[in-house]
Amino acid sequence: MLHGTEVLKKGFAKMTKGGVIMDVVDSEQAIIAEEAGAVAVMALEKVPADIRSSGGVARMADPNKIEEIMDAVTIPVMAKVRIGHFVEAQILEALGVDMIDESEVLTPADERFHIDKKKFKIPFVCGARDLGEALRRIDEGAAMIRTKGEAGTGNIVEAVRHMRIIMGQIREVKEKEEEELWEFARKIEAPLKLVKETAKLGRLPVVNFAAGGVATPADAALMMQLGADGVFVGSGIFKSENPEAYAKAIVEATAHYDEPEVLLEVSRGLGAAMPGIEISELSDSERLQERGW
Ligand SMILES: O=C(CO)[C@H](O)[C@H](O)COP(=O)(O)O
Repeated sequence: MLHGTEVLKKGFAKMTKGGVIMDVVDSEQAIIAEEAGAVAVMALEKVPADIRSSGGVARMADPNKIEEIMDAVTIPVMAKVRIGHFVEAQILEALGVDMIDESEVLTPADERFHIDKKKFKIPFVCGARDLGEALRRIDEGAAMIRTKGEAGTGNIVEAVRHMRIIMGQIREVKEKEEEELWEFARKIEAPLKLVKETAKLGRLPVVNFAAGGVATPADAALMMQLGADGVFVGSGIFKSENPEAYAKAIVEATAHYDEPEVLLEVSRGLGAAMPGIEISELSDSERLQERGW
């Protein structure tokens, strides 16, 4: 099978199913993530909470930093590019990372176009807040979707909202007659072919992780019970009082998301979770989820 085919790109994403992908900024954090059982790490310059507090333009990380992380771990290494910044993506593909996140957490580079991901051999993951946005990204070649949530807030409410919207729309589409799908596709501004595929499968055609605001093992399990295929965690681990303990507990909670006895045990004595932010305290420009369309 040829490297870079759609089947392989989606297949790679599927292999992370049921797992936790952790944001890391250096090799030390990457090792903590690997030892805790993360299925992959996401290399970036700052975790979203620090991107928020430092302001300015957030860009792709220095390739040397990403390489340091790639050398430190045996699990897949992903890295982020700005929305629409296809040259950052070319650089990461040349570097040999395993997946690219075209992420609203970085400052968008293009106000109109996302990256044409079908031109790349490397798989991409993209954020979405509803089914239309998810299917538009898949149409552009995304091999994996994640809910946007509101990254760096430690507040799960937006991730829950986005997952409930997507799962609700999938249920809606499943119930529709074939001819009703035309209208529905127009309404959510998504390609009819992908709407039909979603209706037939009864799920998104690619793996759908939860992201943006997961701060505790209970948050991770909540997202899994709402239908996520896995979880991205950034700030929740490395802005907590005890990153090693949080990393392990969130991995356990994701794997045993429907076993309250296990969730009880892994939630004990972790120390303080990351400080959270109330969403209504954010101005429009601070709401990272508004980036992309
Ligand atoms: O940026 C990401 C995806 O592009 C992160 O993986 C995720 O959204 C992190 O959010 P948080 O810091 O709230 O865990």
